[in-house]
Amino acid sequence: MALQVTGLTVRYGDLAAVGDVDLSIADSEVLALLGPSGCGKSTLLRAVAGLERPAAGSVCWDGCDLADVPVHRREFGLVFQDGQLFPHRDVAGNVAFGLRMQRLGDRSERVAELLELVDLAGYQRRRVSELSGGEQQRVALARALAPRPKLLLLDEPLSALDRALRDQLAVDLAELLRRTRTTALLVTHDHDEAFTLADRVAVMMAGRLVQVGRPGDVWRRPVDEEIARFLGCTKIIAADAREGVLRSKLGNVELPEAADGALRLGLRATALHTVSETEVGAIAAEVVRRVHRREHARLVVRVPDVGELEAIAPVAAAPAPGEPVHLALDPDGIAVLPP
Ligand SMILES: Nc1ncnc2c1ncn2[C@@H]1O[C@H](COP(=O)(O)OP(=O)(O)OP(=O)(O)O)[C@@H](O)[C@H]1O
Repeated sequence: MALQVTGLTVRYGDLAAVGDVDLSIADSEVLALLGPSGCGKSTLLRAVAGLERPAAGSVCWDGCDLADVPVHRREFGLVFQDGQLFPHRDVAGNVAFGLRMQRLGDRSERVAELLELVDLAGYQRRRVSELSGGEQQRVALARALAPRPKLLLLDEPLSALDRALRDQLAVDLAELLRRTRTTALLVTHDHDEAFTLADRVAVMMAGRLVQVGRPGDVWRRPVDEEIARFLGCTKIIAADAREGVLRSKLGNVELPEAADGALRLGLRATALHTVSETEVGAIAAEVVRRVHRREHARLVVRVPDVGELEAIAPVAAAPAPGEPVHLALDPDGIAVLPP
């Protein structure tokens, strides 16, 4: 394991912002720390960086305890939400900042290489104040990667950008981290971002790590209701599984993995979509509310004996409030929880 965090606790007065956290990151692995605002993600990242002193526990790199190693000696790269570029330096000056110890020729070559990597080839002499938000974050990334950090620490690196740009940059960043085989710890409250970027996701609630796993496993199998709700499940109903088939008041659905016995079913809006009433197993419901979104309409429907649930319908054929509707369950939109 490249990074090993053991029993880490960080206190602000009486508050344990991070409580007894164990976490490891393997070489070239990208781990996303995901959780709601205020759960302690940034504090944990800052403790790994050496910016916070732990009240207990340790942060080790390749088996060496970093307690007495100051921030600049850890050889970790840092990228924050707003990039924190130096406004009086041009793009090249910013990217070269971490390379001050290298010879001049090497430096400009490395700057050019990094700018190419973040898709800003030829931007060396541009003023950072004249760049868009997305371009500034790319420069911040190039600056952090230039000295070949052992570990890249990313604290909400895309949060200040608008949605479309954020989605695009998340995909680019995922590719870049893979290509450069960078070991990274990413802090985010956005599950799309975490699932796009990470090899593993660690979910944090109130200072504690509550679930660590591969993105698909955490998404489909949250270990409790709080995590399921944080990951978009708006309704949780009783179910049971036999021979890989999950049975509930919404009918049966096949599960990709083995499951048996009593369970709970977490439903995201995308778990139910409208179908024709002739479809086998269609669930009869009534539309209560309708809101139009970009790609689909979101409905709140009332299903007899279950209550109000969310569902989606095609924008062009979305039924209005008061109208009857038929629904089918989509396995991709559900989560399976312990009973
Ligand atoms: N310097 C500080 N002094 C006192 N309390 C702090 C300090 N920094 C953070 N906290 C508190 O510690 C807790 C965790 O904060 P932290 O910033 O780590 O959360 P977060 O999960 O990163 O949240 P966000 O996503 O909103 O940034 C919060 O209750 C916060 O108010």
